[in-house]
Amino acid sequence: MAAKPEVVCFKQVQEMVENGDELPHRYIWSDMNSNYGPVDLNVPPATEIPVIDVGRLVSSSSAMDDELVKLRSALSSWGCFQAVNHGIENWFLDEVRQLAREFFHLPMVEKQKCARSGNDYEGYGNDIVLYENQPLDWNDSLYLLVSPQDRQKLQYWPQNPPSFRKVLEDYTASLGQLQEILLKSMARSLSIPEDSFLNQYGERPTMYGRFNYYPPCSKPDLVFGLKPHADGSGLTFLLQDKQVRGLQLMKDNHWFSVPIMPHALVVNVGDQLEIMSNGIFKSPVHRAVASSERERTTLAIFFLPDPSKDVEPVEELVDDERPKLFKKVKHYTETYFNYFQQGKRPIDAVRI
Ligand SMILES: O=C(O)CCC(=O)C(=O)O
Ligand SMILES: [Fe+2]
Repeated sequence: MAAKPEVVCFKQVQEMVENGDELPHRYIWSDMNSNYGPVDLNVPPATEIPVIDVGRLVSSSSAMDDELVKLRSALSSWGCFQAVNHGIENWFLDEVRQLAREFFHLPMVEKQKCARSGNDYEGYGNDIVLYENQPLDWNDSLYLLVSPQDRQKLQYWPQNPPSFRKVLEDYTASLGQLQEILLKSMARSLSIPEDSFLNQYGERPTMYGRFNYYPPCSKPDLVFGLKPHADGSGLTFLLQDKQVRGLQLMKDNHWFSVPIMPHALVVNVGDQLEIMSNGIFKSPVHRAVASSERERTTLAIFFLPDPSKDVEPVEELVDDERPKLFKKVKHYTETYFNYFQQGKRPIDAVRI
């Protein structure tokens, strides 16, 4: 099916809920749309998702070695962990959450000042419609490129709350430092030079933020808050809602719900790190479900290599026993969105 430009503009989900609209057909998920099974609100909790103590990763004791083993195992099984002792203060995480909530609670006309225009991916809105019959997700989002700073499109950045830009930039700067620690630790956990992954990010790596708002849904068993997908990033940091669960992750063909740890960050491997690690680290398929009663707000920060830079499996991770699994790629995410909206995995297109 060929991509076609967006022709229809859908109402924000939040607006439909406020108006008491019937659930539109376009949001109802049918099994035909997915290789990943139906909506299921009651999957078991992923109590085994590892919790990684970042402080131990930077200590120079035997605690570090233990934590590296745990990290490697987390990333090659779940592709995900909950990071604690990550250096970002609890009160600041709460401030970031508050910022997101405040934005989504502004009057619609105020939010529309940041509305996505045409086929631009950035800004406030809901799903870009690229395909006929593409089912829609039960969320509104605000998607922004945060760095490199000279590529920011400030016309999409909220003026309100007034602290928006500062808080988002401070938060992402802290995550940038955390990301560097983690990428080095991940390389060390595989006994390869610690810059092996970082080097592939190039001089001008990209970072995007996606604020997700999932309003309550009268029929949450018929919709996805966010359809099953894997991230096209290198690494993703998710700040979950403190009260309302919704994130589900697939492991060995079974779905699990990711527990809320209020001051932990959910870190997951994206496709580009799976490629760099020659498939040792897994980019997990995940999705979000809606709740019948409560709204849910999350913030995902995606770190990506410079799009014009080649990304490929690290040389030391390729040998006779483990041949190269992926082709060299660049501009990965430009192909990514199309696949996502068709429910396909872009990483399958770059497998050897
Ligand atoms: O909101 C969530 O729980 C998941 C968000 C997510 O997967 C994404 O924005 O890519
Ligand atoms: Fe995601």
